[in-house]
Amino acid sequence: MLTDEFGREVSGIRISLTDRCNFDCVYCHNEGLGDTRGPMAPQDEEMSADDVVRILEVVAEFGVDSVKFTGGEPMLREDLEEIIARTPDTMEVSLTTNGTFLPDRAEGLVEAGLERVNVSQDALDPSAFAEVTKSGAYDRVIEGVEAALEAGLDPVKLNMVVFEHTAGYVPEMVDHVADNDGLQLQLIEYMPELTGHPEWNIDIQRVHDWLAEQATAIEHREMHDRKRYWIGGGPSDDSSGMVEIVDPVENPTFCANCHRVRVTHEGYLKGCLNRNDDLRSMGEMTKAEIREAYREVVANRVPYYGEYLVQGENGEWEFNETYLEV
Ligand SMILES: Nc1nc2c(ncn2[C@@H]2O[C@H](COP(=O)(O)OP(=O)(O)OP(=O)(O)O)[C@@H](O)[C@H]2O)c(=O)[nH]1
Ligand code: SF4
Ligand code: SF4
Repeated sequence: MLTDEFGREVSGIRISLTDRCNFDCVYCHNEGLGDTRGPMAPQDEEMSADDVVRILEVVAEFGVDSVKFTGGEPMLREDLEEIIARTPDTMEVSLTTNGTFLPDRAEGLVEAGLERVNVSQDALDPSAFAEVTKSGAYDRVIEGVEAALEAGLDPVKLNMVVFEHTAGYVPEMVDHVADNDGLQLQLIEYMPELTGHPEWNIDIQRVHDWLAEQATAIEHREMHDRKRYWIGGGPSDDSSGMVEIVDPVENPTFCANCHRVRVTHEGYLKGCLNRNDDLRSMGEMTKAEIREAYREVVANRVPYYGEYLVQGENGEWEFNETYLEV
């Protein structure tokens, strides 16, 4: 496995397969690249299945052992099943989706090799859902979650972005996952710097505090140092609910435990969600060129949040060694 200058091994890759989406969520940041285009927008910028598989085969050589397919909405790609089936066997495969196409395709995805799924679901209330996603697909998403559970995807995580429009629905969503085996909840901090509307932000610490009061057990996940709250049980009890908080904003311990690189739908490799100044185009590259580009991007990875860097007298940025002790 390659390790960056900050001691962070790269064990995962997130690949956006398209920037198209059939939703128009008010908070969408499209993997750090801005708004998504509509589902019928032209597709000529997207990597082919061959391009994606070539990248996966190379990073697998470096010990990368998990891949997350994202979008836009990755299920708008009709070759998603093919891509998953061609993913190297050494990699755990997961998918982040808005869920609308799961009712028809969950089973086929599992047959292709999908192991787990994250489905965006910002509220159990259809009108709040419609207001946030600008879509009337609430029932489809509920069906999609059921189809994912029935197909054996484990876990099925519900992704809820917590901001002004949704914060009031958190307790109901927590009860929902606690009452339904196989479901977990990811509460995602709103990222105003990527999405605009700073006035919609809420203090995520309030959510942590509230969950700490409800929790029967709390643990830290290694990735991103994310906190997990267990409701009505604990990690070894399958029937308890798990709520994880994804809170990257201004969070140095999140970045200190960031072990993944990203690929945009056009085939640009980048070391961080929030940076676009280190892009390497990999779509048309040979495997040897991809290896080289991958080494370079990993070598240039820099944690985004936190005072990791101190500026020396010559103006160059240097790593503040004391920081990784957190
Ligand atoms: N800043 C930052 N945000 C991230 C990162 N990974 C995920 N997120 C945020 O978390 C949200 C949920 O991401 P998902 O793809 O559903 O889940 P995940 O974070 O990969 O989590 P797992 O499926 O549990 O591995 C994304 O929309 C991002 O806003 C990251 O590396 N950096
Ligand atoms: S479902 Fe995801 S990709 Fe689509 S608009 Fe919403 S946040 Fe963006
Ligand atoms: S360095 Fe920080 S902001 Fe960048 S991808 Fe990793 S966790 Fe996200």
